[in-house]
Amino acid sequence: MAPPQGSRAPLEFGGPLGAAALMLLLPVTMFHLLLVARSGPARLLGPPPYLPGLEELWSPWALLLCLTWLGLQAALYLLPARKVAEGQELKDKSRLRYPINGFQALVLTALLVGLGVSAGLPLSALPEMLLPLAFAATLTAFIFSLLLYLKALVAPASALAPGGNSGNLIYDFFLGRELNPRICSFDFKYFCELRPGLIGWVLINLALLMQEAELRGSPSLAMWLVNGFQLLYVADALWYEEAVLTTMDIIHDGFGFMLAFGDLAWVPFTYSLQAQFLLYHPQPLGWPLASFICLINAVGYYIFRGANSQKNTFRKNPSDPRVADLETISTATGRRLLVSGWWGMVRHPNYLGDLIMALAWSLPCGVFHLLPYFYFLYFTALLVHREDRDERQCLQKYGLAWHEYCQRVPYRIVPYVY
Ligand SMILES: NC(=O)C1=CN([C@@H]2O[C@H](COP(=O)(O)OP(=O)(O)OC[C@H]3O[C@@H](n4cnc5c(N)ncnc54)[C@H](OP(=O)(O)O)[C@@H]3O)[C@@H](O)[C@H]2O)C=CC1
Ligand SMILES: CC(C)CCC[C@@H](C)[C@H]1CC=C2C3=C(CC[C@@]21C)[C@@]1(C)CC[C@H](O)C(C)(C)[C@@H]1CC3
Repeated sequence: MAPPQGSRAPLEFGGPLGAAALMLLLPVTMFHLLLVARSGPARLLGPPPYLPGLEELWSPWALLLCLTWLGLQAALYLLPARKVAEGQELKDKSRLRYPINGFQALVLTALLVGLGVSAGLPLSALPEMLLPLAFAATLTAFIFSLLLYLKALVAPASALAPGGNSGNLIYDFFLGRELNPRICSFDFKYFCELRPGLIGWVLINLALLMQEAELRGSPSLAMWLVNGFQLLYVADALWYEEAVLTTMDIIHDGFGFMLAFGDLAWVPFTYSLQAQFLLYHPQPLGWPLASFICLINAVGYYIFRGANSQKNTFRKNPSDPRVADLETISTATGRRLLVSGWWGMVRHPNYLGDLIMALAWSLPCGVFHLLPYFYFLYFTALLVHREDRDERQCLQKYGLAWHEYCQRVPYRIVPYVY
C-alpha cells in the first residue's frame, strides 16, 4: 500500500466536516432543483413541492440507460483519435498521453441520436425520467468513487494527488487520492471531465426542446437560445479538448467523489436547469431582447475563448507568434507569467468570460424567478473559491514572482471590482 503523501498539504473545502457536508448537500440540492423546476411556483428557496419516495427515484431501466450511455461514450473514446496530446510533466518527470477525439464523439453521438429519433426513439420522454436518471447517476458516481479510492490504495506514491491524501477517509474519498487513475491507456478523469456529463447535458437540453415542441407546437425562442448557447459551450470544450490538460482538475486535483459526482450527475442534471424551467414555465421573449442576450453571450465567449487560448498557446510554446510579443515576468521555476494581453487585464479573465456567459444563459428565462439564476449564483461561488485555491497554489509555485504579478495585475476576476 502506498504511504499517504502530501499529508501536510492544507485541507480545503472545510476539511473532513466540509467534505462530509458537501457529499450530502450536493445530491440533495440537485434533487431539490429537479423537483422545484417542474413545480408551479418554481421557488429556489422554498421547500420542494413533495418528497419523492424510493419507488419514484429507483428504476433499473434508468440505471441501465445510464450505464449504456457511459459504455457508448467509453467506446467512442477508444476510437482512433485525430491526435494524441501529451499532458503536463508529472512528479516522476513522465508525461501521459491523451486521445483528442472529443469533438468526434459529440458528432458521432449526434448522428446516432438523429438515427435513433428518426427510427422512433422517444427522446422527448427523457424529461419524465430525469429524477430516476439523476438517482442512477448519483449511485454510479458513488460506487465509482469507492472503486477509485480502493484503486488508489495500491497506486505508487508518485501517482497520488498533492491534496486528497490527508489520511482522513472521508476527506480523501471526497477529494480523490489518485491524480490520473487509469487502466491501460484509459484515463478515467479525463474521460469523465469532458464526455458523458457534457454531452449528456446537451442531450437532456435537446430532449426538453423536443418535448416543448410536442406540447406547444414549436420550441420557444427562449428555449432555442438556451440550447444554442449551451451547445456552443460544450462544442467549444470538446473542440479545444487539449486545453483541459492545463486546468486545475487535471493538473492538481485527485479523482474522487467531488469530480465523479460533478462530472456524471451535477453537470447534466443541474446545468440543464434553465431548459427544465422553460419547459414548465414558458417565457415570452422578443427578438430585440433576444439579440441583446446573444450579444452578452458573444462578449462572454470572446473573453473566455481568447483568455483560455492565449494561456494555452503560451504554455505550449511561448515563442508562438500569437503570444511572443506579450509582456511576461520570469519565475524561479523557469516558467513565465503573462502580464499583458488578457492575463494583464485581471488575474482570471477566463472566469470573467465564463460568468458573463452564465448570465446570458439565465436571462432568456426572464427576471421574475430566481431559480434559473441558480447556475449563475453557484458558478460565482465556485469560481471565487476556485480562484482562491488557484492563488494559493500559484503562490506556492511561484513565490515572489506571483506577488509581483498580483501587484501588476491587482484585480482577480472583475476589473476595478474584485
Ligand atoms: N462550467 C464550469 O462548471 C466550470 C468551468 N471552469 C472553466 O474552466 C477553465 C479553466 O479553469 P481553471 O482550471 O480553474 O483555471 P485556469 O485555466 O485559469 O488555470 C489556472 C492556471 O493558469 C496558470 N496561470 C495563471 N496566471 C497565469 C498567467 N498570468 N500567465 C500564464 N499562466 C498563468 C497557472 O498555472 P501554471 O502556471 O502552472 O500553468 C494557474 O494555476 C476556466 O475558463 C473556467 O472558467 C472551471 C470550473 C467549472
Ligand atoms: C459542485 C462541486 C462542488 C464541484 C464540481 C465541479 C465540477 C462540476 C466542475 C469542476 C471543473 C469543471 C470544468 C468543466 C465542467 C464542470 C467541472 C467538471 C469544463 C469541462 C466545462 C467546459 C469548459 O470549456 C472547460 C474549461 C473545459 C471546463 C473545465 C473545468
